[in-house]
Amino acid sequence: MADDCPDKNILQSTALLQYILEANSYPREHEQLKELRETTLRKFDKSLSVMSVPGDQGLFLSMLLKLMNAKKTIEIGVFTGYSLLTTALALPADGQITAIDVNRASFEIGLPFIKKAGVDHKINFVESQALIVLNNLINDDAKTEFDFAFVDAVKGEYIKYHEFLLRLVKVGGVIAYDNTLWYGSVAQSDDVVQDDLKANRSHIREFNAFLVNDSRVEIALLSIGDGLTLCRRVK
Ligand SMILES: C[S@@+](CC[C@H](N)C(=O)[O-])C[C@H]1O[C@@H](n2cnc3c(N)ncnc32)[C@H](O)[C@@H]1O
Repeated sequence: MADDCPDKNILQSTALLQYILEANSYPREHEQLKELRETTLRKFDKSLSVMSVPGDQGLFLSMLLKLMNAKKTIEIGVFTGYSLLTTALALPADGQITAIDVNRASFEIGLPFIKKAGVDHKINFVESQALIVLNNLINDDAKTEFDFAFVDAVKGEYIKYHEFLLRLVKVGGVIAYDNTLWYGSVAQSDDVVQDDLKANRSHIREFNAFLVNDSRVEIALLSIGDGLTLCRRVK
C-alpha cells in the first residue's frame, strides 16, 4: 500500500498522484465538477470526502461512456454526486440515469452544481437501499435495459448487485465496480492489513475471485483510483 499517499488511491507516492491530478486531470475538469469536489472537501472530513471518485477516474469514466454511446445508465452509491455529475455530463441530451443512494442529504449538497451544469433533467434520484430498487426494476413490466452501471456502495453487497445488474444491463453493456483494490490491501497478507480495512478487503477479495470465474462477463481490473473493474456482459 502507498506509504505516503494521503488519498484512497493505490499509487505509491503523493507526488505521482499530484502529478496525475494537478498537472493532468484537474485542468480538464468541468467547472461544476471542480466546484462540487471543493464543496465536498469543505463539508466533510478527509475520511468521508475521499469517497468521491478522483478526477482522473472521472475523466476515464466520461471517455468510456462517450466511446460506448451510453444513453441509459444506473448508479449505485451517489454521495455528493461527483461520479453522477461526470456521467450526466457525458451522456447525450436525452440520456437517463437512475441514481440510487440511501442518503438524499449528501446528494442535495451536489445538486446545485448538477443544476448549474444544466444536466439535472437526466437524473432520476431514488432514495433507497439499492437492493430494493434493483429488485423492483427486475419486476417492473416496462423493464429498462441499461447500457452502463456504476457501482460504488456497500462492498459486501457487490455480488448481489452483480446478479441483479446482469439482468438489467444489456448484452454488450458494461458494469463498472469501484474500489476493487481497496487501498491496495487486497494484495497484502492478513497479518499486515490495517484493522479498519479488513472487513471490506475480505468482501472485495471474495468479489474479485467470484468475477474471475464468471463466464457471463469479460473483465478488466484497472489500477486507477482505488481500483475499477469493468465487466462487459457477454451473455
Ligand atoms: C463511496 S460513496 C459513493 C461515492 C460517489 N460515487 C462519488 O463519486 O461521489 C458510497 C455511497 O453509498 C451509499 N450507500 C450506503 N449503503 C447503501 C445502500 N444499501 N444502498 C444504496 N446506497 C448506499 C452511501 O450513502 C454513500 O453515499
